[in-house]
Amino acid sequence: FPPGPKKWPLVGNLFQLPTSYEWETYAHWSEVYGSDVLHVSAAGTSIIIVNSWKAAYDLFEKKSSIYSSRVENQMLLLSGWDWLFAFMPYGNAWLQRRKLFQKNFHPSDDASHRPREREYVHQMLRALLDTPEEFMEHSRDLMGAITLSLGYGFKVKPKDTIINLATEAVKGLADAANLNAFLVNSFPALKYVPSWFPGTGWKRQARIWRGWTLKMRDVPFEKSLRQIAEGTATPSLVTTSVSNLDESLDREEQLTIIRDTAGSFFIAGADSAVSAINNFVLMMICYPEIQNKAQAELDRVIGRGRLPDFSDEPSLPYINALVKESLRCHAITPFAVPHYLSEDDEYNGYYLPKGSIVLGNAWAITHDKEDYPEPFEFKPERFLKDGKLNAEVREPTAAFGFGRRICPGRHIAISTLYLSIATILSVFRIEKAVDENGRVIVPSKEYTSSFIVHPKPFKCSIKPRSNEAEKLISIALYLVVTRISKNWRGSSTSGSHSETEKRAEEKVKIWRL
Ligand code: HEM
Repeated sequence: FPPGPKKWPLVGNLFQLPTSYEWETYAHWSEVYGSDVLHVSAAGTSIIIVNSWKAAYDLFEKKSSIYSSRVENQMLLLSGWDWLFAFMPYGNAWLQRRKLFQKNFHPSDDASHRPREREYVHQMLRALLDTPEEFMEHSRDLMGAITLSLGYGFKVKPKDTIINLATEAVKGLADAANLNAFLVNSFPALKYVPSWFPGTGWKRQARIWRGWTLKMRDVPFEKSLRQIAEGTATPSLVTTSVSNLDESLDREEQLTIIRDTAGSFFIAGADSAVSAINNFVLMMICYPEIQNKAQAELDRVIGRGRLPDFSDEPSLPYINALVKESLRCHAITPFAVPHYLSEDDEYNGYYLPKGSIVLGNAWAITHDKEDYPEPFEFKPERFLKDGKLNAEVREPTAAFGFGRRICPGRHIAISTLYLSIATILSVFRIEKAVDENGRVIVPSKEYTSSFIVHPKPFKCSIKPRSNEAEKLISIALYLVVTRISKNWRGSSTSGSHSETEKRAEEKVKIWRL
């Protein structure tokens, strides 16, 4: 086996394994045991930890056919997640869903997602202007709206109740996905113990989570089908796929694949990028000089008379570097989604047994001193040379996972992150908040220790940079509103935004006069 801490009979390393921020301990163990690939075992489960980019490439990429499956997680199954293709074992069911995702949102097809991203980023600007203290909810609304819109064709307003479905479901998913947290994952036979038996609180918990899981999967899908039937549907993964059903194949099975793919798109996209946006805001208050440089670039290239757009991306190297550094400095999914080794293998003379869980340590890879000197510093400059993006610096793609399971929504995440960062910085100044006694509140810069890592809640001040900036926001929203009412009539989900819309329209009218 690859090196690792000494194993004890029966339990192996069960009681030595860290229970929080595991990725940091495992990265440290690579130094202790002098190997970038480690082996531990937990009560009979073999776990391989991959701590370097090279080893990740050699295993997940070069041998992807045996490193691309998923471990069976009983708690996830009990909580109703068997349809989520991110957790499906490697095989036909997974492939059908992944193919459908990529057919609808191919990385080369910008037009399939960028217009909606622009629309909802502009909607978020208005929300930031009205209630800046709720910025964390606004980034959640942004990603919820983009995924619901692209997945199901809904027109989504801030605080839409349908977004909450993903928020609630993802809470259960994050807990259930923790393999060490539930004994039933080590001893699957426990699932047959009746719910009234003492100590089976986890079964009741799984039932509650199951309720949210199935609601999240079915409610938006059914609604989208109704809209198709009524003729009010707008283009989306569901509408396009339903209109392209293959008459020669089983209709129900095809609808199931569409339902699962849209649900996976919604749940996988709704939370992860939220963490990236909130982390960017946190970094802006911690590193004001970086914000100055980013705003200087925006002012120089775009000026103050319009908002940045996707077409400006090649002229904004500093903003691009900021996007990369925001993804690098804090690994959102530090272990990606654990992979599963489906055949015995050998690497550098070590035996890697079939049936092992394989953890690609994205945190260790994106904090490797060789690739990213001073890895704990937030430095967009590390991606630049002579004012241009430096192609020699490794892209922080490990943030999106590995091999055949690499995140298929990464281009959507990156372009949304780019536009959010560029537009927010062009019209707002983000600073430390001040308490009621006028004292500056210093953020703790702490992160949760979870499957999807988020910055812990923090306060900040977000103010428009000028009156012109405020006008730009109003115009942007006005255009969103008019575009929405023209193109999306009758497809609203719920919630009311009409007061804000009216205010924006009034403001634009006055400004035009
Ligand atoms: C910054 C934002 C995001 C991050 C950091 C992220 C990260 C990841 C990671 C680490 C994986 C697992 C890869 C592996 O197993 O090796 C993954 C899978 C996945 N992601 Fe993302 N993701 C993000 C945004 C998105 C978005 C916006 C969508 C959809 C619109 C999406 C959809 C998916 C899906 C469907 C999978 C499952 C892929 C599979 O198992 O084949 N992700 N993502």
